[in-house]
Amino acid sequence: MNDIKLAVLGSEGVGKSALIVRFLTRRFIGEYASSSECIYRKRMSFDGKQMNLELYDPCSQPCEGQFSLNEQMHWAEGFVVVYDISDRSSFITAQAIVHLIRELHLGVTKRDADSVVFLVGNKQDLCHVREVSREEGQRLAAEFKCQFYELSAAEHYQEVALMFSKVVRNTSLNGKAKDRRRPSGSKSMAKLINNVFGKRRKSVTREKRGKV
Ligand SMILES: Nc1nc2c(ncn2[C@@H]2O[C@H](COP(=O)(O)OP(=O)(O)OP(=O)(O)O)[C@@H](O)[C@H]2O)c(=O)[nH]1
Repeated sequence: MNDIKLAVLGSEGVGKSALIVRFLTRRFIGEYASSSECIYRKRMSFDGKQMNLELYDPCSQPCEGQFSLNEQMHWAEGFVVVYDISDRSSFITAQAIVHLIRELHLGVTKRDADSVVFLVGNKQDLCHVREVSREEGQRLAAEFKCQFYELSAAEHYQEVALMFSKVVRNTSLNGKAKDRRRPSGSKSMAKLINNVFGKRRKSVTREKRGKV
């Protein structure tokens, strides 16, 4: 059976948990615990194949045993980078994350330049207070070879499900259902990431169980 590991990244409050919960349960519940990171696990059937899907939802607040961004990037085989279309600063963060993913995989492993990255502009229902145009999202996605979606976890179950299904399918096709070895240059990249995000690097001590 294939294992697919996806990380949903983005700044605080962009709707990462809302998107994951919407995909896994079809529900939008409005408020989500954000005091701990977790990995949601689900067994699913895609294209007639059984898969164990793991979705990593980071915690925006510092918490015990937290994955560093560097570790998130090595753990995951596919990425969903989320911003809030009504919050420009979240778009700038998304841009930095996408850039780091590409740089990490190009510069360190020299073999994963085409890892699956989806850029998602969430909260499309808030388009009356939009700060990031659809074109800007599309341009960023094209620049970094990402798939682009604009949607609303609050209002669009079908689009959310379609988006995650495509990430899973593309990741699977990308031949990622295998263990990933930690590349030797990861330390220097950790430094770069920490410089950009100002986070302390901690080792992974445990994986918390999912919220659903
Ligand atoms: N209007 C609107 N609100 C949304 C949408 N998605 C999420 N929200 C709201 O945005 C807030 C943050 O959502 P979360 O899913 O907790 O965001 P997060 O990125 O996981 O946040 P952290 O865990 O703090 O990093 C909540 O109040 C959600 O109800 C959406 O599509 N539209």
